[in-house]
Amino acid sequence: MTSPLVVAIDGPSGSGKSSTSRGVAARLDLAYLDTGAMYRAMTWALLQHGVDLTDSDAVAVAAEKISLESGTDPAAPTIHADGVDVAEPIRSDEVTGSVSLVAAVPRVREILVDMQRATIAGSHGIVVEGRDIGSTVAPDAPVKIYLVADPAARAARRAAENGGGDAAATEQALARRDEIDSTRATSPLAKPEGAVVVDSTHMTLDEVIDAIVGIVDAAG
Ligand SMILES: Nc1ncnc2c1ncn2[C@@H]1O[C@H](COP(=O)(O)OP(=O)(O)OP(=O)(O)O)[C@@H](O)[C@H]1O
Ligand SMILES: Nc1ccn([C@H]2C[C@H](O)[C@@H](COP(=O)(O)O)O2)c(=O)n1
Repeated sequence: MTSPLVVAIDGPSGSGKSSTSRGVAARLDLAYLDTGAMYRAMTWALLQHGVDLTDSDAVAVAAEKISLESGTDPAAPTIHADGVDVAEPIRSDEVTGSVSLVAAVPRVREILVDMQRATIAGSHGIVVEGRDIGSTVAPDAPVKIYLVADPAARAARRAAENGGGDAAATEQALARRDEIDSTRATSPLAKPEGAVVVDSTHMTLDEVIDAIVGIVDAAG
């Protein structure tokens, strides 16, 4: 039996991983997994339980009891925590501001990496996006992409998405999250070995999707 095709897409916050991954998955008829949504959903559930997120031992204990479910249709991905649809609340400022704390707890990462590997193994082929997919979750993935874009471009895109807010403040917030994500002890954000760097700064979303589909096709 052949193993499912795995396309691993990693990169910093706001580089376009979700939009690009969904587009690539739709074009190639693959499933899609947003692992950032899983870290966010875990953070949302811990906040609901009143867990002190600065207490990593308490976070590790509470995380064991939280159930997460990811729907992997790229046209309509879903995320549930403890049976609740959390697609909207996981994008709140409270969750966005706290998720890096939770993502830095090694036991949380073990739990979520196990879930991610189970989803990959149960798929017919999948695009998985996050920060540690090509390095830790699926180091044997035949296609690894490290998607980047200039901080100013990322901030401008994010601000536009949020209705034209303060781009400078958005850029600062992205930089803070990148700093935490790339300096944590466990599975820090970094270009995975063997990954192809795609810089989307001057590319449209369709051009990025075309480029990655081309890389997948070339990998055979
Ligand atoms: N190549 C592109 N050109 C223009 N806009 C883009 C491009 N790629 C993504 N975008 C837009 O940039 C914003 C951020 O993209 P997206 O949410 O896919 O990034 P992300 O890397 O998944 O972010 P995060 O890490 O915060 O989850 C979205 O509004 C998206 O539509
Ligand atoms: N594989 C992953 C995915 C995400 N994270 C962390 C880092 C981010 O700050 C946070 C939310 O991710 P986003 O929705 O912005 O992509 O989750 C991680 O550590 N590992």
